[in-house]
Amino acid sequence: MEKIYLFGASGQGKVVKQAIESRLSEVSLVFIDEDKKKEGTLFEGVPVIGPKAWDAQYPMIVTVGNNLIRKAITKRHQATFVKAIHSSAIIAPQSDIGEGSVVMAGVVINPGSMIGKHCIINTASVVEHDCIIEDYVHISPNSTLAGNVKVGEGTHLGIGASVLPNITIGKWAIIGAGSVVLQDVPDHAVVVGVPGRIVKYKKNIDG
Ligand SMILES: CC(=O)SCCNC(=O)CCNC(=O)[C@H](O)C(C)(C)COP(=O)(O)OP(=O)(O)OC[C@H]1O[C@@H](n2cnc3c(N)ncnc32)[C@H](O)[C@@H]1OP(=O)(O)O
Repeated sequence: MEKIYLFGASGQGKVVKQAIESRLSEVSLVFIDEDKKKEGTLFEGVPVIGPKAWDAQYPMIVTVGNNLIRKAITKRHQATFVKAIHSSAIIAPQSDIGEGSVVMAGVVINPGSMIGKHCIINTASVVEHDCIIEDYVHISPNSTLAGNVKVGEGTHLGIGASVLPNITIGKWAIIGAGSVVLQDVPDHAVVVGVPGRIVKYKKNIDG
């Protein structure tokens, strides 16, 4: 039976579990968590082990919602990372999804779009044609990227955000929930509202 480690016994973990189980009925899942209180317990009916107890011969997905923390965990582990795609997602064959990325229920990814590594393409979001999404990006539920949008590494689009065609969003930026992006967004900017305006820049520019 196929075995997959899910690093992060939390909300993100349970949604990724559901995505995997929508495709594989015969799969053995094990959560890894750094919280010692969770070690040895069951989460969603799945055993939780500590970060030192995993066996590197089996693949892993990092199921942590925070983009910076997810990146740090992937860098700390010499694992084979796999992707998880919910069976209800519609993925164009002429698109690409990188290792460790997860695609939740009801997502549409259209032709020519490239999704990087360890991204979260969350419930019912739409990535239109020819978009480029770099590593560690989170596209939250119900967000929509129009055609030919670029999103830089580590950027988070909040729930229900919309991005007009041909826009470039920089690295480690945040687009607030419900915002509409009409103009290019620089690295580390926090953009909110309709139309989207920069309200500040993130201090933690690492990543
Ligand atoms: C399955 C899941 O749960 S996926 C997770 C999805 N998560 C999200 O969608 C969260 C998205 N986060 C947001 O929208 C946040 O409000 C952020 C990140 C944009 C801003 O958060 P903070 O950095 O804490 O900033 P803060 O709350 O101080 O807001 C700054 C200003 O922007 C305004 N603002 C914040 N968010 C928004 C928004 N989404 N739309 C419009 N204005 C907003 C605030 O009212 C505030 O205005 P003020 O200075 O006039 O009072």
